[in-house]
Amino acid sequence: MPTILGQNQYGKAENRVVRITRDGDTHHIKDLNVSVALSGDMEEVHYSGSNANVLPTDTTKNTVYAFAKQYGIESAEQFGIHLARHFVTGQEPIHRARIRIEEYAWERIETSDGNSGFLGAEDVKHSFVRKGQETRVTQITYDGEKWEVISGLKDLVVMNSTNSEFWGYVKDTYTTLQEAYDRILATQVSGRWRFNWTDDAQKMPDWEKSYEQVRKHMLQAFAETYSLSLQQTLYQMGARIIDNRAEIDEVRFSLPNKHHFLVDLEPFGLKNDNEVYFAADRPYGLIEATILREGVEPRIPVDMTNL
Ligand SMILES: O=c1[nH]c(=O)c2[nH]c(=O)[nH]c2[nH]1
Repeated sequence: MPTILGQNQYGKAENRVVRITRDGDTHHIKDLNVSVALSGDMEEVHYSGSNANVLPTDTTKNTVYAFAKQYGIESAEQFGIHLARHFVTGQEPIHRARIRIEEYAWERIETSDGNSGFLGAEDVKHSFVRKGQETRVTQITYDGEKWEVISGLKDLVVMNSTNSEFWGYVKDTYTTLQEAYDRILATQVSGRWRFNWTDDAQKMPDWEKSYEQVRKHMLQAFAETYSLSLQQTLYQMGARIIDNRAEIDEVRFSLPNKHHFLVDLEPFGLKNDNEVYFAADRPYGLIEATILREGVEPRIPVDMTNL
């Protein structure tokens, strides 16, 4: 039975590009997931395997990163239009380009001096929280006498576009990691905190206010810590909560290190001056620890923060 080729398209999907624009020490982030699908005179590659009309998907990926450097990302629409035009006008066999973009929005973290980044506080110009992400969680246990309340959140994504270093670590035969003196620090916070309210005779905490304040202190510690490791930042986040919230005795965090790798743009004659990053989703470093008020026994289960 004769067969013919129907609709077809190809390209690189889900190019995770993060573009930092530095306006002095105020940083701006564009975080996109860009999928390229091209179609045109592609019969031969399917029928005979001739690649003569095929612009590699790898090239479409490189173009996304190179364009992010060369032209910046004003908006997802502008960026997509620019890419689509480039593929269709630049390659004769390509007649159609479909660029799909998801954009992840980031908001500036308000710091403890009450300023948001837009108001010019020194330390918040590079600290961001991803919009509308987190899930608030709680677990209540009661045995007829004692209460245990462990609350928390998951999927709160934060980023510092500077003030993070990682160096001075152990190096063995298999170590290839380059020391970093100015890197992006990003994580998706999963945290749990245990209240010291245990019986009905005690005054109950204001649960709503507590959540809001814990979240605030945690974010401020993230933004305000000059980080030498995610471990150090994690500890500061927990300590800030315990120091500021008398109703909480124990905090546990599970923090994936969401790696952002600088894209090598040298092959295209472009210098990447800490501007264009590949946001890797896996593997990731996973940093976990409990922070306790002194004298208190740990009770938050080790694996709870991974739920
Ligand atoms: O903050 C970090 N802590 C680590 O333990 C670690 N390990 C690694 O490869 N990168 C990082 N970053």
